[in-house]
Amino acid sequence: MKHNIKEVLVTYENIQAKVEEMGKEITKDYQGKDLMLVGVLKGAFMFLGDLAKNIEIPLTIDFMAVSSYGNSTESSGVVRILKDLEGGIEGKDILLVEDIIDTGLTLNYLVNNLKSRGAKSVKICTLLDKPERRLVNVEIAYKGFDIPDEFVVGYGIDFAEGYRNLKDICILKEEAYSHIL
Ligand SMILES: O=P(O)(O)OC[C@H]1O[C@H](OP(=O)(O)OP(=O)(O)O)[C@H](O)[C@@H]1O
Ligand code: HPA
Ligand SMILES: [Mg+2]
Repeated sequence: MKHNIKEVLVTYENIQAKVEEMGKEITKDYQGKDLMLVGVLKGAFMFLGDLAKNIEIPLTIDFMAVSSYGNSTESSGVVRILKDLEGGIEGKDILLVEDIIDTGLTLNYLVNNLKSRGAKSVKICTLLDKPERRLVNVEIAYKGFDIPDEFVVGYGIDFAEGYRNLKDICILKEEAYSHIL
């Protein structure tokens, strides 16, 4: 697995330090609110786990699974809901937790979808942002790191379902995916 990695972009230690900072900010901003973290599966599972541990107010957690990438490195632009929330979200303060924003298509769809269900507020928390690739504008309330336009894997993020278990966020060698481009 490691031989397909070009370089480590963000180390596990740097991720943890940033996640702690983000947790503190969210703790401060959501005092007295009805906070619900909505993790976007599968990529956000690891980030959500670490983030939740750093938020020191009562909250609930649910997940949605959507897919726009399939097994490709390019977004198809069509967002499909594969798993929906378990219950209603009327009056709740939703924080959408994402691993990475690339074109913005996934989160643009999800924000509009959750607002239309009567949430009191819907904000975005993302660990990574690739601003060069944006196709639709999305407002990000909490951001970990801006990253260059490179295909990354690790810390929950996959290529063709692999590499999610890497502790660091790494850049994949082009040879690892060029055969399917
Ligand atoms: O801003 P966008 O261009 O829409 O890309 C970002 C989305 O793409 C990835 O998910 P993917 O569809 O690969 O599913 P996964 O989380 O299961 O890997 C990633 O986890 C984000 O959800
Ligand atoms: O860089 C990425 N890596 C993995 N999945 C992704 N989905 C959007 N961008 C990426
Ligand atoms: Mg993926």
